[in-house]
Amino acid sequence: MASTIPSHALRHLTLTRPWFSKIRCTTSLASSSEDPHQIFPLNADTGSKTGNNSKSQAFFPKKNQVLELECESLAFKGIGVCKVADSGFVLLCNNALPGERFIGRVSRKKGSYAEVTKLKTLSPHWDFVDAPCEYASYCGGCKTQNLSYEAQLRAKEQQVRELVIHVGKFSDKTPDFAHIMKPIVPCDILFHYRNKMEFSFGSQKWLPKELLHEKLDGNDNYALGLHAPGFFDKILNVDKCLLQSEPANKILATVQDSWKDPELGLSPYNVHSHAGFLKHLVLRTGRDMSTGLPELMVNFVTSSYKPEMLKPLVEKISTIPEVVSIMNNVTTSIGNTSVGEEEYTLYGKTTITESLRGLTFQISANSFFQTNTHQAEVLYKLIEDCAGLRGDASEIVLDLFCGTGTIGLTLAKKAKHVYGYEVVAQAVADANKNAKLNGINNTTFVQGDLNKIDENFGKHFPKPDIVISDPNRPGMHMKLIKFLLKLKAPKIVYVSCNPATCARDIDYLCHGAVEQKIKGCYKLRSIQPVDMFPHTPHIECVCLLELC
Ligand SMILES: C[S@@+](CC[C@H](N)C(=O)[O-])C[C@H]1O[C@@H](n2cnc3c(N)ncnc32)[C@H](O)[C@@H]1O
Repeated sequence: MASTIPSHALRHLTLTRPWFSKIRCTTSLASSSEDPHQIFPLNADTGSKTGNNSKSQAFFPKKNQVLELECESLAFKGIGVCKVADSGFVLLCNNALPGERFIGRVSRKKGSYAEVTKLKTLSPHWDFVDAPCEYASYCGGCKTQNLSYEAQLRAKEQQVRELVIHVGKFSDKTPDFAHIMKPIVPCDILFHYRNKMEFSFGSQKWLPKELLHEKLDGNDNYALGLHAPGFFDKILNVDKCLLQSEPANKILATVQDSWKDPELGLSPYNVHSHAGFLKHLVLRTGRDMSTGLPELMVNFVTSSYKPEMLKPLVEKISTIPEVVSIMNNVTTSIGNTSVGEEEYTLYGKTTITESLRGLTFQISANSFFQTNTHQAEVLYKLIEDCAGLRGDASEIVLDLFCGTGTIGLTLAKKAKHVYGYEVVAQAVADANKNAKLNGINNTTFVQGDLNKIDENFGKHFPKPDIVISDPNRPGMHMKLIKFLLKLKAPKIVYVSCNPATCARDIDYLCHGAVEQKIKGCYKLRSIQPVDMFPHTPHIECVCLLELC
């Protein structure tokens, strides 16, 4: 029989019971004690209250209670989900991985769930692997580097499946569900896959708990790296990032080597006082189309235009053979943006190039481009397959949220005409430039806010045969859903980077919603998760909907 343990004994905790790795009910159940300083360990055999043979009551944890928990799965943003066995009450813990047993403190209680802060891991998760990156336990970017890649894929696939069932309201009991829900497409490059990384300069270096006693003054407290999770003002100093290309790491190391040199007089921007010069270092990797070798753009984002201050860094970086462009975006905004009000060229070209599905794209400092080029090839091929264009140049494609036009342009060769809509004017200009660059003249890209469409939307293009919709995380606005339900295009290919809003939107398109006064008229043919970003919580999905 397990007993409750006072939290001061936490460091000496020895566990005598075997681990129950196969159980689904995962949360320790509380004794009837109100003492928040007790740890309530797991009783997996029965799911009943520990130390109590009587039938359990539903358990709802209290704030500050210390619990022994087991993580069951990963939810949105890679947050670990634990559940109370009998009540199903959900506890969410950042940095907990499926199968991991840990001690956690309830830090926040909401209506239907609570948040838990992990205090100590008791036993690691089922698929533990050593993280190759030295910053993996601190940096919020690669939350799942400690999970084997197979387990990462399983967790992502399960997340999409549950969202399709619970939010999308598609039953997994129907015979066609197995055909609709496709297995996740893995990414076969697990590191160095990102073509863009944004690092921040800061005046407050983030330190792990064990080093907090170290007093850092002045330049020693400066950092260049990634925001520590949960801190807008603290920067985890990094010398390299395993997600970006090797030449990008060379540039980062060169900047790290010299930017704090007092002789240069460079200061990081302070987000509290708004003083300081250096804000961000953005590194983009493209490809030289003639040699196929990497070419890089370095973008210094600063609070003012002082090229003479950057000169020593520019001189050093420009000796790296892969560097073909050094830009300076100047922003006076006190926000975290890296998009400047003004842009200056400090060295070389103003753009780098990359190719996607046989087309060439010019990428400027601020233009959007899929950040994993290799997997974007895979994603776009899936989109092309779902679109299923006949190839006789007879069909009209509507490319919603078209960005720099990459999807529409890859489809244009088989279509009669592609109409693209996008809110960012610069992206629309890039889309038109990219069309020209690739000799494509059957595309029209229009700037417009798809959250603000009115009854005139749709009057400026013929009825499409295929709609591609690739919104950002919030998904589609109800106005756009209503428009699509009225438009009744034979096919919609919905590309999403947020499976939760994707499930919501396909529910609207397929099942309708009484409260929104909409009637669904589409059938979900397939939903294909794609892993674009190994070790991170992000999941991409390509869904095919056909008119009923
Ligand atoms: C996920 S990206 C997709 C870009 C493009 N389809 C691609 O694959 O490169 C979403 C795009 O939607 C645009 N966007 C966001 N909100 C929008 C809105 N309300 N109206 C139009 N476009 C919007 C963003 O600027 C961004 O370019």
